[in-house]
Parts: sequence; structure tokens; C-alpha cells
Amino acid sequence: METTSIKLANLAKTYRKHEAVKHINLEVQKGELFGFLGPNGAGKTTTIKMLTGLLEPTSGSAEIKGVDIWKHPIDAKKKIAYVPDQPNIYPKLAGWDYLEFVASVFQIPKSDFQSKAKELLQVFSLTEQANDLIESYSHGMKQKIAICGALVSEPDVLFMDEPTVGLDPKSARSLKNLLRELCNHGMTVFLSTHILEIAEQMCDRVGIIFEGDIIALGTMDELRSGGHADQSLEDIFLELTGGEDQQAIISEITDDGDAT
Ligand SMILES: Nc1ncnc2c1ncn2[C@@H]1O[C@H](COP(=O)(O)OP(=O)(O)OP(=O)(O)O)[C@@H](O)[C@H]1O
Repeated sequence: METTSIKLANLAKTYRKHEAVKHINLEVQKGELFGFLGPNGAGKTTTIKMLTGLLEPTSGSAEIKGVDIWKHPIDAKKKIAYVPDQPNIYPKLAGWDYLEFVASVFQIPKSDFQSKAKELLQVFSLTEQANDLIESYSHGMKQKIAICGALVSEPDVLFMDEPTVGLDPKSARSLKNLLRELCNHGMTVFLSTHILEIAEQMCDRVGIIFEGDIIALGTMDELRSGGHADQSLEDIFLELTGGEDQQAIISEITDDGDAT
């Protein structure tokens, strides 16, 4: 049985002369909630775009469940969903219609779609706004409907770029709990963040990307206590902080807060 969900082999991207991603190698296993952690400009979005078939690599390969996304894009894209950091979704559709549109693209039977969509809208407290046009949604509501759209097709692998930015603390906790449950049922999540605590609280395993290189890989406990030779990890940890606007989210998703 195939247990590797995402495989990057020597994946690289150069913009003109700037090496944004430098020949990275990585495997993420089925059911893992993987965090791609790094400061601004480290190469997170560039990597996610190469993994989702949106940005052609300069060299190397990216596989989803053994399928090369650049050689067999349609087969690979059937297995994935992607929530970008700035969801730009059809403003003239109502939330429900957007989900129905996504379901039609993925050829999901109507009855399956309806129960799934209702469940997702409820998780993210969007039920009452389901028939409102997306253009009337706040940034956070757009983010949430984009997440619902990504999950309605029940993807094998979900990519999310900075998923907590724009979410209120309650929604961030709902997202964390939902992702955990979906991963327990075999979905794989690859999320990027520049906030150390988000990676720590949400992810099973973390890869730290810095200036286009993966400089550390492991659980947060391993990374913190690993006695790593690379001193720059300490500096990066110092750089990766939540800031005041993120503190409420961080405290909401910390394990201690999960009981409420
Ligand atoms: N289209 C582009 N053309 C040229 N350079 C780019 C382009 N997109 C990104 N870069 C550069 O590549 C590097 C990696 O950018 P990327 O957006 O992947 O980083 P990131 O880790 O996602 O950052 P952030 O957390 O700020 O979103 C940066 O130096 C950025 O300036």
C-alpha cells in the first residue's frame, strides 16, 4: 500500500537569477499534518505552488500519491485541494453555489455533496450566510468558504498557505480540530506558516525552510531539543513569532484550551 502522499525530489525554482527554492527533498506520509514553517520570503508559497501544479519547477519533481503533478496534472489534481493565502473566489456566487460548483467539477453526487456541504458550513458557522453573495463576506468568511470548498471534494491531500491568517480564534480552533479528525481518517495536510506556535499546536511534524533550503525536519519537540549543529535555527525561531494579532488565535488553539 502506498503510504507516501507527497514526495519532493530535488525540487527547485529560480526566478531570473534568484534561487527561491534550492533542490529540496521531502516526503510526507498519509495521515500526517505537516507544517512548512519559515520566515517571510523563505520559499513556502513557491514550494506549495509547485506542488499544486500552479508554478512550473525549474528542476526536480513533485509527486502526489506516486503521480507526478507536472507529468500527469489531471490525475494528480484529482487527489488534491489547495487553499491559497489570499482566496480569490467568485464574488458573484453565493457561498452555497460556490460549493455546488466545486462539487460539480469533481463530479460529486448531489446527495453526498449536500450533506457534506451542510456539515462544513456548520463547522465554520457559515450556515446562515450560505445564500449570501461571496462579495458580501468578510476576509475571514471568504477564507472559511475557500476551506469548505477545498474539503467538499474530500481530497487525499490538502495544501493550505497560511491558513490561520484572517481567521478568528474560534474558527482557527474549528479548523485545527477538523484537520486533526480528517488526518485521523487518512487525509494528508501540508500547511505553511510563519508562526512557530501555529506549527507547534497544529502539526505532527514540521520542516523549516530558510532561504530556499529545508534546514530542519522533525516534530517540534525534536527540533527544539535536537542539539542541532545549525545555529541559525535559533535565530529563525526568534524571527518566527506570532505578533499581537495572532496571540488570541494561538491561545485558542493551544492544547490546554481544547477542553472548552
Ligand atoms: N514571481 C516572482 N518573481 C520573482 N521573485 C519572486 C516571485 N515570487 C516570489 N519571489 C521571491 O522568491 C522568494 C520566496 O518567495 P515566497 O513567496 O515563496 O516566500 P514565502 O516563504 O511564501 O514568504 P511569505 O511568508 O512572505 O509569503 C522571495 O525572495 C520572493 O521575493
